[in-house]
Amino acid sequence: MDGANSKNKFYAIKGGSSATLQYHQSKLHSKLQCDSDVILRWNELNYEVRLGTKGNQQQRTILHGTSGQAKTGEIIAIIGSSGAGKTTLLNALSGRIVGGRLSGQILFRGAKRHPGSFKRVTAYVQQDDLMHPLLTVQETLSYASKLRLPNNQYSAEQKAERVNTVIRQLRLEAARNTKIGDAATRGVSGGERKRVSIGTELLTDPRLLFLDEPTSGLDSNSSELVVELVKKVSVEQGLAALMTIHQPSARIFNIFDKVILLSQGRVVYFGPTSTAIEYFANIGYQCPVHENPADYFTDLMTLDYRSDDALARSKIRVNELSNRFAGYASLQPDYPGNGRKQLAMQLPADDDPASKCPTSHNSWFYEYATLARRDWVNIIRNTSFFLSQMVQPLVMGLFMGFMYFVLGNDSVSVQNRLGVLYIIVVQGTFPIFMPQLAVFSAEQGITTRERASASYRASTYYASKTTTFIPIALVANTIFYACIYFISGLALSVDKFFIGLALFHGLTSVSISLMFVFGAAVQSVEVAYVLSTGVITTQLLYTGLFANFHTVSQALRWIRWLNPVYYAYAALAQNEFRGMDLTCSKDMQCYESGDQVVKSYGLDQFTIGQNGLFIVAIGAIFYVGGYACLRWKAKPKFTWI
Ligand SMILES: Nc1ncnc2c1ncn2[C@@H]1O[C@H](COP(=O)(O)OP(=O)(O)OP(=O)(O)O)[C@@H](O)[C@H]1O
Repeated sequence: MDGANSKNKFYAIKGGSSATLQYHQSKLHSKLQCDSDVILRWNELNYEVRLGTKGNQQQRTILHGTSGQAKTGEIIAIIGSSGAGKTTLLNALSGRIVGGRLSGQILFRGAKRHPGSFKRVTAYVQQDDLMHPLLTVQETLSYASKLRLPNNQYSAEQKAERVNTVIRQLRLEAARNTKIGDAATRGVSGGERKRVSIGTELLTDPRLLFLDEPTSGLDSNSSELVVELVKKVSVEQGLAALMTIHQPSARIFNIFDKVILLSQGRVVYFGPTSTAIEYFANIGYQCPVHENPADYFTDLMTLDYRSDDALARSKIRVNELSNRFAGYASLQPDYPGNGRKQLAMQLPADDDPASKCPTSHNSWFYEYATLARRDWVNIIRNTSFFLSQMVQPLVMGLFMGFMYFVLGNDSVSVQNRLGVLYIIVVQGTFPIFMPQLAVFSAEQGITTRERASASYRASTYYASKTTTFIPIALVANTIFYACIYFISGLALSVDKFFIGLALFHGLTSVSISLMFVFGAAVQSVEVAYVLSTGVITTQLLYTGLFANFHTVSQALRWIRWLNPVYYAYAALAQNEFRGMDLTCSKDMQCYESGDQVVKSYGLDQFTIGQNGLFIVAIGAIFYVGGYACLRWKAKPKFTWI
């Protein structure tokens, strides 16, 4: 549908002569023939969700037969009051709708969309600007270009040039070296942040750009700049941009080529912005001269809940508006949704050239190396995390070492040695787990966004996280172990030192694998904290120190088999006590040898080697589990038609 001759079309609706109607229909029909620049067309889209509990389920229709189309170079706004279905429509069109039942037809360049290739040619800018806060604007775009642009089409110089072009296009030169920032770190302004978000999506030179509320939270100048720049880029790059927007200012409203006005999931108007006022005037709703048309239309489309009467009146009005538009649209031969069956039959199922694109851009190693470099930069700049990981073990190692300074060989030292070993296993759990969970969980929004746009494989991301989190923890824990080992005076021998260290590192790695499971599987970091605290505390209670396994109730004894902390503690105890001669004091329980200690605490079930194998096996299960959760969670299951 075009703005040309729209006035005559209104006469047709209002009962103009059939000759006039035929004239417009034939003119618009011929226009349809040369609509090769239609990039996206959607016909009679319906979206339904099930609400309520089992046994009391209700169906709710959120989109009711919406149709429309977008052409290259166009910028289209989806406007409506809160809950009108704007985001639902945007998500349906961009292939990012989760759950529910979507029906109707969406055609990309006249053909059915192919999920893998459609992702490659579309870009989606989320409402929340999820980016790494410690990277600069330049770095953010540069890593995005490395990850998202294929090496077989872009050299390193061309990628750098692409970044520069986007920085220029989005007027980000001044902020180039400023960090993105977040609530804790001051960074770029809200408008700049939004432009960087858009920039990361524009790098791939998409054909379709979807933006969810790109102006929300911005002042009017920044909002206008964002919309103006999207318009400029759409024209320059020949892409179609669709954005949801809440009550834009009159100036912003006029930047859009077309608008989709939605109310209660129904289209109230779809067409050129320039003729919207005229359309509404022709059906009896004249926008006052000095009123912002976007505000006027939004008011018309909004249900008024102030009283029962007002609600009933507004419902009638909204129904009338959507029915009038349905009547108007049905007279337009080129209006999407009309002649849908014919269109579907004419088109091949999947003739989109992009459907031949590979699912991943670059080699596994290149992707991994890029992600690992980005992770290391982030970790080193995250001072509080870095210090917590490096300084805490040093301080704790010194503090605990001096608390047990130079252990003796009498019965008292047995209690102390068991205490030192316990502190070692505790250090292999909470102090590593919690800060790493905080960092890993905080990133999951970014990961989901990047994975949704197929920026990298789950496996390269997981490998990168493994090779950043585990080495940091192992270095930190080596410092801790060396301090506590030498200062407290655990059994001194090269073998014992390294066997103990290996067991400690094994336990640390298992804790990190468990952290991956919680971080990837549980969406809310608070819930992940609560659940993991319960699991780790249980592990720490079932080491054999607080309750001898031979006396633990049969119903709970199985916990030991799944408990890496038990295996680590038993092996550390054997490593420490085996072969040790102890002196007896009269007034205490007397152990003559270290072997007796191990036996009496029930820590002799398996050899050191067997305990080590159990640790490795449990670690492997957690590690694979973490990967499975990441794949399953970080890749949302979108509903496709
Ligand atoms: N999966 C779903 N399950 C249940 N209700 C849903 C679902 N998706 C959307 N809705 C409902 O559909 C309506 C439209 O949602 P949508 O997010 O598209 O509105 P919107 O116009 O973007 O609103 P806002 O401007 O407030 O973001 C809302 O009432 C929302 O609660």
